Amino acid sequence: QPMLSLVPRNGRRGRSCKLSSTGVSTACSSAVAHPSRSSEERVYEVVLKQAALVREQRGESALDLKKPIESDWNLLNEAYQRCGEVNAEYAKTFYLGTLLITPERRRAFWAIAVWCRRTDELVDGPNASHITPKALESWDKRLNDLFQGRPYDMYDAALFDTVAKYPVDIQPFKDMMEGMRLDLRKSRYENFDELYLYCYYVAGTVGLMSVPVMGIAPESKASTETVYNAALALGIANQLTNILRDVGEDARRGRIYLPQEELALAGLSDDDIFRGKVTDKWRNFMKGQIKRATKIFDEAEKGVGELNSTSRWPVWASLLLYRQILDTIEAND
Ligand SMILES: CC(C)=CCC/C(C)=C/CC/C(C)=C/CC/C(C)=C/[C@@H]1[C@@H](COP(=O)(O)OP(=O)(O)O)[C@]1(C)CC/C=C(\C)CC/C=C(\C)CCC=C(C)C
Repeated sequence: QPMLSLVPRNGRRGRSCKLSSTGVSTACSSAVAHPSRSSEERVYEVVLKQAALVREQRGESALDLKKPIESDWNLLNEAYQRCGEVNAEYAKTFYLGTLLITPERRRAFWAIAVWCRRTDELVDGPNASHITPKALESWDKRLNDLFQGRPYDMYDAALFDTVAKYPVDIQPFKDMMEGMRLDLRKSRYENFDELYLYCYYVAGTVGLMSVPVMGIAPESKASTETVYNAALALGIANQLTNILRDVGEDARRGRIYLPQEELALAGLSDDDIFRGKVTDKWRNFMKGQIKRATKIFDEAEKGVGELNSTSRWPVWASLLLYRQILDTIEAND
């Protein structure tokens, strides 16, 4: 597996829809295989599993931060440092946000974010047009190895250290990859159920990866599932906002992430999107989309106060920023 370079994203959002991720078994299932269950129900199963993983940790005053031997310690510090540098260069706002959390959590975040960026780059980077299912398989194998303590490089070593210290599970990482596979061959979303799943893959998964690192406040009375659901909601609302913001840019790449059934109900077609003309039909359609994203942000907001107090600020800030983006979209349409 060659080392991936890290280049700025070109705006492509990435991955799409089909759930291999019920979190209950790896023999997962597509919407076709389980027509009776909504994406939301299936993603909720993942939430329950993830929540169970951190539940045991709650109430413990400190994490068990095992100290490696000195030479490993230095290497590890350097690996985390490199992750920090990558984020500082390619994700400046996120990097600044991480400066608001504790150093230990911060570097864990850096390691997770580098893996997400490198994964994204497989389908979105300069070599994306050559990416084959086999290359994704190698990346998948590499992920499994990493979680089993066999990292391939420094970035992976930092992530291995993170997943060894915090109850971060492999499932959201796998789901992010599954989304990539599907995005390579999907450019339309029939209904919101399909879109929801897509958003889970590309962004909801990030929420699930984040909670174990952010930590839940020891004084919180909320159930672990509630906090996980809020984190999932933040990722999903964030992605929906990106979709609404980037309709034109995506259309230029032949992609329409808006639910086809809802477009049709509003009297809009793909051609209307490609033409990019703002009409009353479009304004009404967008109003509904913005309302839905706002409601999901409301869900997310309920969970922020349940996070460890040292982790809340960047999450508030990101929520505020994204709500403002929604306001701007509404004002401009
Ligand atoms: C620590 C910190 C700064 C937190 C702020 C929230 C935040 C931005 C978290 C992202 C963490 C992360 C590991 C990112 C990895 C990279 C990645 C996949 C990013 C994607 C974002 C959008 O990036 P993109 O470049 O495409 O878009 P822009 O053009 O920059 O707009 C993602 C789509 C991830 C979106 C996911 C979230 C915002 C969910 C984060 C959830 C939490 C931190 C948990 C919050 C917990 C509760 C209880 C609400």
